[in-house]
Amino acid sequence: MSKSNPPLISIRGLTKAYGTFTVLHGIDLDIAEGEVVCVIGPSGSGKSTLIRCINHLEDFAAESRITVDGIRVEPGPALAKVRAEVGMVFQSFNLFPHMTVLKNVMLAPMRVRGTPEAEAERKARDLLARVGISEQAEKFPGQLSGGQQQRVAIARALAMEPRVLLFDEPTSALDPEMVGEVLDVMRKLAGSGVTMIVVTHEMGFARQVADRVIFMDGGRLVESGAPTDIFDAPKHERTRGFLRAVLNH
Ligand SMILES: Nc1ncnc2c1ncn2[C@@H]1O[C@H](COP(=O)(O)OP(=O)(O)OP(=O)(O)O)[C@@H](O)[C@H]1O
Repeated sequence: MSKSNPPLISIRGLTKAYGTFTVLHGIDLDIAEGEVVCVIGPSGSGKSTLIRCINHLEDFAAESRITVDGIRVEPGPALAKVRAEVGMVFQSFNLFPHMTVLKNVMLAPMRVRGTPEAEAERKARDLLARVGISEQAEKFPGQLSGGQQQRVAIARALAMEPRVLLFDEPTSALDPEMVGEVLDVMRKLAGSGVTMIVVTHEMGFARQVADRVIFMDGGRLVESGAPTDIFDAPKHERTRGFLRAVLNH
């Protein structure tokens, strides 16, 4: 893991409410370049909301401050720059159904970065090979399995050469037999130095792949540490209770 100074992502006092219901209570978090961070915690604890704030898919309280590569995340002209640097992979793939797999991966670099078509295609084919689905390039998303579609979504996010990839429960919508193939791709990405923040219920993956695990509960960052600290010696009772429940011990 290469550490940079200042952090690639800096979050200070991140607060978000839906009406009178506060979902995030003043989260402070730094992510270093090259770091792989898994965010775990009970349903409704604010994990998805936290990462969706990073590219402003959710707005947040004005006094909160998020920066990505030094750029303040806020509505306005700089937001497109932030979003070009932050790739996102969702639970539900969100591919364009009327475009081939290849075109899905080519689209954003051509539209947003102005990449010439031939170069975008070459790069898209390389990325499809990287996620192990070269032979599906000319198919439409509906003709692929869920695991294959999620791998296309990862290739599509990588096509923009983002500084960080955010994953929002990327395996939660998959049939169990397809979870492994997507986690394998993510494991390889993590090994290649891509900065990743992964909201996940896959505790085995978090323990094995994360540089750091963050436990959230009730909109608060309760505890953060190396996987061995969190899984083998959690400091907080709430972390212990959660792990007991999900790991059945
Ligand atoms: N649009 C919305 N309006 C009102 N409340 C919302 C909205 N979106 C999310 N919430 C609430 O915010 C809280 C945090 O949701 P969030 O999806 O971030 O949790 P999570 O930890 O990712 O949960 P899960 O693991 O179930 O996906 C939940 O209580 C949820 O009901």
